[in-house]
Amino acid sequence: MNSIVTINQLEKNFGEKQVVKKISFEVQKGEILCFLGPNGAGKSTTINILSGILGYDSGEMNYKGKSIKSCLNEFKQHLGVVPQDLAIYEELSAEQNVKFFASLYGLKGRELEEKVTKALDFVGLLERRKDKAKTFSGGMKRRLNIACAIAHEPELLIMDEPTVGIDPQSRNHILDSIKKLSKHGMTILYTTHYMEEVEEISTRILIMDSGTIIAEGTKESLKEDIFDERQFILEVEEEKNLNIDDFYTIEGIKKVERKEHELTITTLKNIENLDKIIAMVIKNKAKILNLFCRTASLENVFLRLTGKSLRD
Ligand SMILES: Nc1ncnc2c1ncn2[C@@H]1O[C@H](COP(=O)(O)OP(=O)(O)OP(=O)(O)O)[C@@H](O)[C@H]1O
Repeated sequence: MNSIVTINQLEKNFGEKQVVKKISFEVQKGEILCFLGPNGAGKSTTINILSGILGYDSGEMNYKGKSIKSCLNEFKQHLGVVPQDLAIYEELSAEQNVKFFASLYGLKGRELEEKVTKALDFVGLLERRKDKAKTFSGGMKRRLNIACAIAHEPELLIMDEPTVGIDPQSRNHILDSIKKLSKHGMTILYTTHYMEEVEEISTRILIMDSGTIIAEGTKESLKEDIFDERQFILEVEEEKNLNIDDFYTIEGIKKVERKEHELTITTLKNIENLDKIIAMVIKNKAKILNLFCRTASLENVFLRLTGKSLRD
C-alpha cells in the first residue's frame, strides 16, 4: 500500500505535560485507520496537529514523501476534517453550510452546486437542505458536519469522534457512510473510544494511551498477537453431574468455570483439545445443548495492554 501521510517522532507538550510522546505512524491509501484510545489519550491532539489546527514541538510530518510544511496548501486542498465539536452555522440552511465550506476549497458555479447536492444526498439530508441547521437533531447536525467536510471530495478525511452523543440510527448512518466513502477510494483517519465502531469499520487500528501508540495492526492481528488462549462456552444440561476437576486433566486447559447451565473453558489456543472436552462432558453424563468459541475482543486487548478499561 502507498502511504499518504507519514508521521515521525511527533511530540507535543502543553506546558510541562507531555501529551503526544514521539509517536510515529503512517496513513496508507484507501484504509480506514482507527485511532482507538480512552479520553485524554492524545488522539485529538494528534489529529489536530495533522490537520494544522495545532502546532507541535518536534517531529516530522510528510504528505506523499514531502514535508507537510513545504506543501501545506496542497495538503489542505486534499484534506477534509470532521472536528469533534460541531463546526456548522446554526442560522444557515444545510445547503448554505455545505456551500460555504466547499467554496473555501475553490469550488464554484455548477460544480459547487453539484458537489453540494451530492454531499447532502450522501448524508441523507437532501430533503432538508433548505432547513436551518438549528432545526436539526444532534445526529442530523453531525451528518451535516460530515457533508461540509466531504463536499470537495478530499483524498484524506479525518474524523474526530463523529458519533459522540447521537442516536443509534444516525450513528449507523454515519458508519455506513464511512464504509461507502472508503469504497469510493477515500482514505479515512477516524478517532473513537467506541470499540464496536472500530470492530465495524476499521481496516487497521492504532491503539493510543497516555500519549503513545501501544499497539498497531488489524483487529484480527491485534487479537491474535495478544491472545494465546481461547474460550469454549458450552451450554449444558445435567450440569450438576460435571466434575470440574476432571477437565484439568486435559492438556492445555487453564481455567474451567461453571455458572448454572454455562461451562466456560479457557484453554491454550495451540492445543487441539475440543474432542477431549466434549468426551469429558459425555463421560460426566451431562448433555451439550450448544457450544461456541469466543474470540478475543478489542476491549480485552486494551485491558491486557494497559491494565485498564477503555471507558474508565
Ligand atoms: N489546550 C490544552 N491545554 C492543556 N492540556 C490539554 C489541551 N488540550 C488537551 N490537553 C490535554 O492533553 C491530553 C490529551 O487530550 P486529547 O484531547 O488529545 O485526548 P483524546 O484522546 O482526544 O481524548 P478525548 O476523547 O477526550 O478528546 C489530555 O490530558 C488533555 O487534558
